[in-house]
Amino acid sequence: MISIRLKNLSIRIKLLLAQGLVTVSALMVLLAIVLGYGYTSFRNDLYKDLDTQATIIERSSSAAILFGDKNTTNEILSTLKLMSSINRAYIFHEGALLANYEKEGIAKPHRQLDGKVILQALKHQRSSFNTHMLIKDIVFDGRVIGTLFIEANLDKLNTRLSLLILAVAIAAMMGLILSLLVSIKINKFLTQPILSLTSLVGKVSNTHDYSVRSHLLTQDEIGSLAKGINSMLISIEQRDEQLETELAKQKETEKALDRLAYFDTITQLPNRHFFNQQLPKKIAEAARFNKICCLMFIDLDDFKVVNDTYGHRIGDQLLAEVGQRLKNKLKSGDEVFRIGGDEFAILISDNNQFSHARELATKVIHDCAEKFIINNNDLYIGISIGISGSTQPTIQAADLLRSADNAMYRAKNEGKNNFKFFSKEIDDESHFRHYLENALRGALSRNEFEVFYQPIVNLRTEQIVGFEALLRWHEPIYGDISPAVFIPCAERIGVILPIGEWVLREACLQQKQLRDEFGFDFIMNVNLSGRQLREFDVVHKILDIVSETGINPSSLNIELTESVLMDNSQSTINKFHALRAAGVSISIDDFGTGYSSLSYLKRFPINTIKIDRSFIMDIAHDSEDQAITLAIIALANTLKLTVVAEGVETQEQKRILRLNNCEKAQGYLFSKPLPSTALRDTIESFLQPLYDQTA
Ligand SMILES: Nc1nc2c(ncn2[C@@H]2O[C@@H]3COP(=O)(O)O[C@H]4[C@@H](O)[C@H](n5cnc6c(=O)[nH]c(N)nc65)O[C@@H]4COP(=O)(O)O[C@H]3[C@H]2O)c(=O)[nH]1
Repeated sequence: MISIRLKNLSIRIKLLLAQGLVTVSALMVLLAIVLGYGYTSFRNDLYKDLDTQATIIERSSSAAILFGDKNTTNEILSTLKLMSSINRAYIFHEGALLANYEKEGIAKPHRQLDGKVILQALKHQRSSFNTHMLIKDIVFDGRVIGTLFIEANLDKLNTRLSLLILAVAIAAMMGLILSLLVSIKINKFLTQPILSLTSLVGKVSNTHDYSVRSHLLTQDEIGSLAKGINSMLISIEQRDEQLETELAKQKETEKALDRLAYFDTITQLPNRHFFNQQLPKKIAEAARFNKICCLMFIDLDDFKVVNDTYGHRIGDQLLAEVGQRLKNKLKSGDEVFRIGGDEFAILISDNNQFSHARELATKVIHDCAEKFIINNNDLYIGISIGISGSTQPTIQAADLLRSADNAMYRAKNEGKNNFKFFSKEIDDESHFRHYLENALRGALSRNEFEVFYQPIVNLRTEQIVGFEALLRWHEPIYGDISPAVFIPCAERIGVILPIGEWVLREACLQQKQLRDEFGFDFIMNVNLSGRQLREFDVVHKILDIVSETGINPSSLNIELTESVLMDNSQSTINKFHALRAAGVSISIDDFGTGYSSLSYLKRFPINTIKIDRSFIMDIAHDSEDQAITLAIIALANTLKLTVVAEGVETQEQKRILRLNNCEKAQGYLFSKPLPSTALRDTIESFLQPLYDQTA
């Protein structure tokens, strides 16, 4: 307990106690030595005086003793009264008390007692604290003639000793006080640096301020300790700075990662990940305030064309600019996200029957229709928007998104660059689309497809020179569905690959059959979708079917739309060359409707241009359509390409085309697409005039 208390005392008190203890111990030893010495020296003086006195009495009394002279010996003894320290003295001669001296106030021995008895009793008396006994034989001429007994008191010795103790005690007290004062000074001097270091360390631990330093510059151990603490503080400060820098770096990295995780690097807009988190929150928030949570799904129209024509870098810049234009039109509380390649979404809270959504959609469509200037290129882009909304907290984010997506799909189908609100009709349409997608997956195995063939006629001879294979789907519930509806659907879900392969095989088999029947190599035109063309082994597949069915490769013509040619990658060009090298010819379908770039006519090894029906339709009444058609025919003739006019329905259209050197035509004027069973008769009917002429 005490040791714990001692341990907890301050170093200054501990030092003071230690020094006090040492001082007191030293003083005690000194006191003991001084007192011991004083006592011994005082006693020796007393004993010496007593011995001298005894010797004087011995010498002066020996004659009187020999003669038994009591009076003289008593007189001699009575001289002792001058010495206050002698209590009594006795001289014995031959066993009898001869003379005696007692100081006043001291008890006298019994006179009647025998001298021998008294002597014996005196001999047995011991010196005490207050008295000292001296017994001395009185010798004369070498013979003991008597005995001298002196009893002295030690009063004088005790008085001197007391005085000495007092003096030494005072000196010791003064020494102690002096030593205390000096100790305090020394302690202060010694402990001050330690205390200042302690307070420094305390300050650092309380404030965590590692910039403070000790200014102790002594060369002793405390100076070394101060230096050690200073260098420790410097290390901590440096480590702190390092840690702070690392922490700042780490925060920066976290921020950057956060940005990467939640923001799109191209547009700097929040990305799909962020959108997926925000949408459910916005739904709940809108429901809480009885507002409509409104979602706009935005898709750029034909963005792929920009990418393919100008490259991805310009495509990316266009996306960034579109993102900026969308952002500029937002009201506070609206948020725009880039949720896919060319897809954006805007989340808005609309409490007024979608009025804000309608206004915003109109504005952004108008704004994005303005020219974009990117790297000195003038670019134009349309946007199609689907809008969905709900006040229900229970609506699933995925459902709201799907609805907006379906509305956008509808906006695209209705001519692009506009917006559509999700509706019951769109919902039905999307259900129908999903139904079709599911039904399409099994249609081939259920034999629901049939290939129809539309004759292609030589306008000069008016004879069938070929056919275009056109797919028909006899869907059990909805009946015949237009390829314009189900082909894009089949492309989207990927089943176009087996279906396209099947059509090609059917068409080739049909070609072979007609050749065998009529001894004429009709050209069989087969449509190939962009999705099929992107397959790396498409050329092998086509040529395999050609050799497998045994047709002449030159009787096969692959029809591709202009948009397919936008992918002018080397691998696509190589595929074209491989087909041409094998003897297969290639047509550009719907020429004039896509992004006609005449440069691809030079780049791709094309044989035939098919003028789109939309130009032929009004060729007889619309001078512009006629001018375009005639220009295409002239161009094809100059480039030594075969030209086929599509959708010829009237004699007048036929006349104009023939007059302007259009080589071939196809259309209802000649024949609708026919099932294979009707081909024989149709061919025969075209041949009939020839038979008639030769008949
Ligand atoms: N109003 C009118 N229409 C005429 C006339 N002459 C022909 N047509 C129609 O025009 C379309 C011509 O085919 P397309 O431009 O290649 O356009 C085709 C083609 O792009 C695509 N398609 C059809 N079969 C296949 C196929 O097997 N594979 C691929 N990838 N696409 C196909 O579906 C499109 C539509 O095919 P269909 O509905 O069969 O429609 C056919 C045909 O029935 C006419 O005088 N007047």
